Amino acid sequence: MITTVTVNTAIDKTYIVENFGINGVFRVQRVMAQAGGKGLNVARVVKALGEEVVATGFLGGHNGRFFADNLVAERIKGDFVPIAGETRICLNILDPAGKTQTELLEPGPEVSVEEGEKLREKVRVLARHSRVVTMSGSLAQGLPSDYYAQLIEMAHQEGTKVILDTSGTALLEGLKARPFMVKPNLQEAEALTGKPLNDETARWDFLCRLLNAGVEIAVLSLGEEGALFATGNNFFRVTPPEVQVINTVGCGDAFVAGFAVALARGEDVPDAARLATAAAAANAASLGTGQCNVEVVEKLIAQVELFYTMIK
Ligand SMILES: Nc1ncnc2c1ncn2[C@@H]1O[C@H](COP(=O)(O)OP(=O)(O)OP(=O)(O)O)[C@@H](O)[C@H]1O
Ligand SMILES: O=P(O)(O)OC[C@@]1(O)O[C@H](CO)[C@@H](O)[C@@H]1O
Repeated sequence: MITTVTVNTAIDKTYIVENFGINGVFRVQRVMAQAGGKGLNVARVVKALGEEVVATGFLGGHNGRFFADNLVAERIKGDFVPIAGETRICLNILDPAGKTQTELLEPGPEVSVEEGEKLREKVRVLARHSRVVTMSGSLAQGLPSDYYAQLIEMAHQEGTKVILDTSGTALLEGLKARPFMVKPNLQEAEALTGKPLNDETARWDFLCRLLNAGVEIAVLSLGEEGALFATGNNFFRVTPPEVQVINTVGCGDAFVAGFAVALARGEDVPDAARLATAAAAANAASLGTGQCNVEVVEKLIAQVELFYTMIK
């Protein structure tokens, strides 16, 4: 089983708006709303790839109820901690004419110390029955910056591997608990180091520093260019297949899901990288966030390329 933790859950709303811009009034051509937040997208893709998954995190208010109904409709198993605050809304505005994608992310509700404690306990129990736990996205307000580190330590006590996909201080603090894998994107990596990572040497150097910090698999995701993978004895670049891109929101989550599934199945790192990259490409080719079709993924895997490199 795989557990996905979404501390800052969201209703992900997608608006299709032709010729969207700023400083104007726009009519929305199409609206879609679904349960979201990074970890929920991971859960959706894990399920699509055929593995058993339980999604956890905080849920509250009217949006929380919509979210829970959505999970039932999608047949995703949820085991969430109810909170007093209101689950947030995240907006993704797609403009097919201008070929732009604009995201507006609410900060989310305030979570109390008691609510935080309840999720910690839930993660402990779920980790006990899981091969992999993924922890994704921003921290909810009110939680300490080392909250992910606390959850990771709890999962480690239960002998479970953790994939951490977050940014900023939450990532910096989370790294101290030595998650099995981290996957910052370029922007998140540059924010962490405080300098641009323009060339390949700087990027490998960044990944080596993550390995030295105790991470077993360090990944730098580079959008349509693919990703760099660093492990104790393997350094390789993965390039994704070319797809007709519709919506890239959630590609990172589909990537984490693919990797978690392969890890839970006992596959090696290169095969896990292939599944992760194919699942992410399938998401890019779909309108929904964190969406992928298993037949499409199977076709795309054959087109994923790996290039090994020597690091001194
Ligand atoms: N246009 C694309 N075509 C094919 N694959 C893509 C494309 N964009 C992203 N991917 C795949 O998704 C992976 C993750 O993308 P990215 O680096 O943008 O992550 P991210 O910023 O965490 O994504 P998000 O936050 O939107 O979920 C990439 O490593 C790549 O394999
Ligand atoms: O505010 P966070 O938690 O960092 O990101 C939230 C979010 O933008 O991430 C997903 C895409 O990865 C969206 O579904 C979701 O709304």
